[in-house]
Amino acid sequence: MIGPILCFDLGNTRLKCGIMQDGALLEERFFSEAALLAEVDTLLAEYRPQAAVLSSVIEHPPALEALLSRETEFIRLRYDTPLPVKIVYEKPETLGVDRIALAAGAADMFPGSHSLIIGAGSAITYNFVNKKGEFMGGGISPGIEMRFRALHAFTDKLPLVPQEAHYSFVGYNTRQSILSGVLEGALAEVDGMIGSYAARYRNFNVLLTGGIWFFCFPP
Ligand SMILES: Nc1ncnc2c1ncn2[C@@H]1O[C@H](COP(=O)(O)OP(=O)(O)O)[C@@H](O)[C@H]1O
Ligand SMILES: CC(C)(COP(=O)(O)O)[C@@H](O)C(=O)NCCC(=O)O
Repeated sequence: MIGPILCFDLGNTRLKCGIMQDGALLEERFFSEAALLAEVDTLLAEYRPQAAVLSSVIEHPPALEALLSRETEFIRLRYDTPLPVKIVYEKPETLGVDRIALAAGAADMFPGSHSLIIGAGSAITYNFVNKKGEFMGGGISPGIEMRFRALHAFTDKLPLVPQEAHYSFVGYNTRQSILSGVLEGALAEVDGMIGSYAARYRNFNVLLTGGIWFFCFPP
């Protein structure tokens, strides 16, 4: 039996950790920015994990790595960490490690086939691993929250609209138009991107992940 492994994913919106046991996800925890170290300390005391892996695309406190190194077999995910994918991006060291984690997961789950992994978080990333196990790159576009905020930030008249599952497809006022434009627009983008990959590659897996719940439960 392999003891618990903590898999940290520090993204631009949410700080989170999957607690893995024997290859299965036991639990997911979220942390606050202000009390990250204290909350991780509590998690370590609770699970006494054998190992911890950190994927971070933010400027996290260096004390976090010191804490994890002291208490666990610690791996900070990097572009040169041994993984089941070969990175063929122009400058692998500039690639988001969260994207590397997605590519490595897909290559492990589906060896020998092409995979498009869509990471729907602060940004929406498109990540393509070919059947030779090469992570080629993909695309980065604004996430849903970013789109709502951008409309407000870069105009004089548009309000900041909170996300909502129920809206009119044909927006009949400003708020409804923003909801429809952002949400239906993002859905159409994802559909269109999958179609564009399909026009170039045959037979690939599509994996969708990330915090944007709307993609899993569209109206
Ligand atoms: N409870 C929530 N708190 C914050 N964001 C949420 C929540 N539920 C859904 N979201 C959506 O998920 C996105 C964050 O997804 P996540 O994959 O955690 O991003 P990241 O890895 O970039 O931090 C937000 O931008 C928002 O659109
Ligand atoms: C594209 C990202 C901002 C996505 O971050 P997230 O939405 O997961 O917070 C992150 O993967 C990143 O900082 N990438 C570096 C640039 C690149 O991947 O080429």
